[in-house]
Amino acid sequence: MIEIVPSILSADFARLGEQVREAEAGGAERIQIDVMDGHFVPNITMGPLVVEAVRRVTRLPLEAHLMITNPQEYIETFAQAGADIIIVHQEVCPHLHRVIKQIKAAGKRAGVAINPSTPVFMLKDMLSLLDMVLVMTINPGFGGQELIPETLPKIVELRRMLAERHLSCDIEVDGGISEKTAAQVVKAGANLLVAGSSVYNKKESVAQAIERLRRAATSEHL
Ligand SMILES: O=C(CO)[C@@H](O)[C@H](O)COP(=O)(O)O
Repeated sequence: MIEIVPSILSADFARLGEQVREAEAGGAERIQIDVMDGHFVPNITMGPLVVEAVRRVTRLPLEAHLMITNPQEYIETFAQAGADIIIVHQEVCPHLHRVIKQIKAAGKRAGVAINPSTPVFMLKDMLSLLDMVLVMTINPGFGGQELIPETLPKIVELRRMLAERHLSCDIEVDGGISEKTAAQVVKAGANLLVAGSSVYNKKESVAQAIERLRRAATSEHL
């Protein structure tokens, strides 16, 4: 099942609640909240207070994508704020196994993200513990970038590794996902598509944008 996951990074923050409700009404399956600290990535965005606020306006599962150093210090905070899925970056977790266990102990689903330059095999021994691997298809930090084509074989490789071991872990992609690239990432093996600027694009309603993206994503699979 392909799921569309709007990233609120590109939403109009002055009417955030409304924009989240529009995504839910438009058929989005989850919402992603991009947490950036200005250290791991060169941008500063949202924190647990935003997760808490979004939690109040939607029943959709919330993903907290932690693009921060020392994520282990904030797992419980984001869990309490209402995140259902907590995603940490492999690059900042020397004790990744411990962090995954921490997320599970908080009663949440665990995801690990890898940057475009991080090989998939870094997660090989953790795959059976994960609910999701997020393959970043851009360098994290900003919305509106173009998908990096070198990331596509990583999705293929990850899908193969999961299939070989009969693991049901989701493969999410994030960055540059649009009508043009959606079918490519699905064909490579992704099943969760994060989209920011192509969903909150101001040229059409959020529902229309989600529908268009879903059609593009599933077109080769009809
Ligand atoms: O995590 C990030 C950025 O680091 C993303 O979630 C972006 O928000 C995706 O934006 P688009 O590429 O879809 O505009």
